[in-house]
Amino acid sequence: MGREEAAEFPELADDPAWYPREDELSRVPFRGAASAGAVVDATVDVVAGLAGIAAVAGVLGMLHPLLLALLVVAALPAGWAEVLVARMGYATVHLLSTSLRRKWILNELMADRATAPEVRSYGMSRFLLAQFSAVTRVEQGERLRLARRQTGVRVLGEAFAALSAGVVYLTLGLLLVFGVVPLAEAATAALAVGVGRTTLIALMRTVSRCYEEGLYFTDYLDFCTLARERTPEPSPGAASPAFDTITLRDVSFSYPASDVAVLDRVNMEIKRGEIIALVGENGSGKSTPARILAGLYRPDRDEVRWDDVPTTEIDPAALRARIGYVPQDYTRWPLTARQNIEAGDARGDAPVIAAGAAAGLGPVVDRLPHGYDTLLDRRFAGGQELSGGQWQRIAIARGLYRDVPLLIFDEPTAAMDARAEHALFADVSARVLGRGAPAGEEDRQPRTVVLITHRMTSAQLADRIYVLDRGRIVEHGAHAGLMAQDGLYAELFRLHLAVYAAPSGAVEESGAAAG
Ligand SMILES: Nc1ncnc2c1ncn2[C@@H]1O[C@H](COP(=O)(O)OP(=O)(O)OP(=O)(O)O)[C@@H](O)[C@H]1O
Repeated sequence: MGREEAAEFPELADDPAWYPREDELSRVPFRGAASAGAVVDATVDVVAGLAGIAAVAGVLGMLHPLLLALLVVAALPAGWAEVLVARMGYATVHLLSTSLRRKWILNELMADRATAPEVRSYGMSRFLLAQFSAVTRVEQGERLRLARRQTGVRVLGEAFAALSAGVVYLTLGLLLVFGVVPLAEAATAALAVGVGRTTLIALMRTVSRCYEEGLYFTDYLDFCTLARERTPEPSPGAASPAFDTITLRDVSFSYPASDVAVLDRVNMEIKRGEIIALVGENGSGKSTPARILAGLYRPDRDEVRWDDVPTTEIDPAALRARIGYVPQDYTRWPLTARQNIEAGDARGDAPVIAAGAAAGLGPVVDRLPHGYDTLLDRRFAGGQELSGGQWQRIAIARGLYRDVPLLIFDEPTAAMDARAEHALFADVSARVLGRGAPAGEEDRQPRTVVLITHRMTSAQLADRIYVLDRGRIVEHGAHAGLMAQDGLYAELFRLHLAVYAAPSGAVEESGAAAG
């Protein structure tokens, strides 16, 4: 449930205050959920122990009630020590949560295939191992400290228990000497006291185990409650199947735990069937409105509207079901090419092939041994590896596969050269917008594309371009108008052409003509 919550609200993962929760997230499923069975086992043992104690108590009670009271007193110190030991163990697990999470992360980074090239190239294994050892040393120190404290408490408990046992036997002797209890009964009582003490101490240990496991299980229950509290109630408003206009009105946004506004009163208008491009320098705030549009973040101020409906009134899951979002850091799922495109929504062959063709995957899939059914993970038998650019086409196909009115591409083409990206988006635009696509290959309904790119020649395809600078929209309009303004856009465009354009070719020609 915790992970679902984190997936539901990516902003949680951006909030440093979330990380103690991350510790819970790591601890709760392994320690908390697993403790449910241990609580049940310990409870059964407690019931069995109580039955044993009841038998001994019956015998002692019949011999002399004082013996029964003394037996309970004799077992109390050991019981107290066990409870204290349990609490100490629980506190240490809490204390070590962050270290343990760091250790797991380092462990994965050292062994992961994705990190292996950099680990080797930079010779980072020693450094990472040293980091791992440092965390392990902290953990070891804490565990040793715990063991020492627990041993101290146990020794103290046992000492008091031995003392109390001495008092019980002394009392029994006195009862014998003063003739309160005859010799035969005293012998039986001595035996019963011995058995009773052992049973009672074992019972205390079981109770303490039950108590400790109960603490972890309470952790789990608390975390579930928290997750439920933070999961929003589905809004009654359904997302309309399409829209005429999406508007961002004076939208401002700061990431959690930050007072820096990364978006400052941003206004945008996105019409059905348009291509909208967001451009600007690194960190200017292009991805952030895309994430807000994609329904992954909520604006701090003002709103996004689908036609007349604020998105806050639409069920977030229903809204996201209307959007195909291809993020910068897309996922390379260890699944087949088909499953990577379908993302859990299997609808037969035709839409997969159409999305793959639109993303330029045709020749790539033709070379795979099982076509779309080839596993794209070399860690498993028969798995194949794709190049960075080919993986990007898979991610784009995943977005295109969705039968949705809004497609958002957040720079998913960085691994492609400028010409390939331009050609891809020219083709995608033709298909999804129905502009000059081969007959029968255009989408039934024109869709809307929001494209974030550093490649100005791709931005040039857009009907409207928004230029961002430090979280503000500083220019907007169509390519020709922006070039005529001779502002930031024109500067970025000329710079891009100077760096990327080949001496001849479509990209340069179109850019030069327009510029
Ligand atoms: N998850 C996050 N948590 C906190 N701050 C963030 C987060 N993502 C982005 N930022 C900050 O928000 C600002 C805008 O980031 P954004 O990713 O929107 O820019 P961008 O224009 O898309 O950048 P780039 O071109 O480098 O991808 C940056 O200053 C960045 O530091």
